[in-house]
Amino acid sequence: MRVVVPVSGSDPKTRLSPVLSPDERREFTEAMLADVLRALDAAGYDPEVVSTAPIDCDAPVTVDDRGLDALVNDLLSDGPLAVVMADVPLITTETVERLFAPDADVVLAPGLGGGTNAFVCRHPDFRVDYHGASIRDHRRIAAAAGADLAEVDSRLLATDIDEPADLAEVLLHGDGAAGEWLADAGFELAFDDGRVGVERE
Ligand SMILES: Nc1nc2c(ncn2[C@@H]2O[C@H](COP(=O)(O)OP(=O)(O)OP(=O)(O)O)[C@@H](O)[C@H]2O)c(=O)[nH]1
Ligand SMILES: C[C@H](OP(=O)(O)O)C(=O)O
Repeated sequence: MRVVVPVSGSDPKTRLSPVLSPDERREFTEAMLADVLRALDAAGYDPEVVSTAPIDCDAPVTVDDRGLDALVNDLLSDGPLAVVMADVPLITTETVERLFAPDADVVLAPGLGGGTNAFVCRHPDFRVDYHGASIRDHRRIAAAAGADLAEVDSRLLATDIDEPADLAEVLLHGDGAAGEWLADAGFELAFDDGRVGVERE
């Protein structure tokens, strides 16, 4: 099965702008991507990257400036496809195995906050509609296509790094390139009342 990791390469992770400069957002995106590619590779898959701009990584890269829906729906029209987002650096080999394990037409991995962090599709009529609460849209689209649906309940795969507070999850649980990049950039855990956050030296 074709396994694609889409990446916003030109101006990625704009929601991290309050804590990272544009160059840092690109570097951090490459670090998260390295963690995702390493897990897919270790699970025995050969991921391809489709990025809106050239990006440094250990996988074949196609540069394609289409938005996510146009890109992924075009890939879906070619046959079975798995998509794993580039911003889930906590993903592990075991999580990847869980994503591919169900024998369902469509397997969805929900993200925190309503997104869809990964899917596996073996049905000709499933299509994507990202942004908003896309997990709800994808359940609906799969049902309308008559596809059997399975979902992966994984905290590691659900943790997409979108906002500054999410960086704490990488420092707490990541043992790869993204956590290392944050530590090198001077980020550390900040203990206050409530949830642990991050601060920068
Ligand atoms: N190829 C491609 N990948 C995209 C595009 N938009 C987002 N992505 C990737 O899809 C995943 C989820 O996207 P978002 O969480 O919105 O990431 P983002 O666009 O970098 O972040 P924000 O600017 O903060 O919304 C990430 O892996 C992005 O790199 C796009 O237009 N084309
Ligand atoms: C692409 C989008 O990502 P989010 O903005 O939810 O992280 C989604 O999963 O629908």
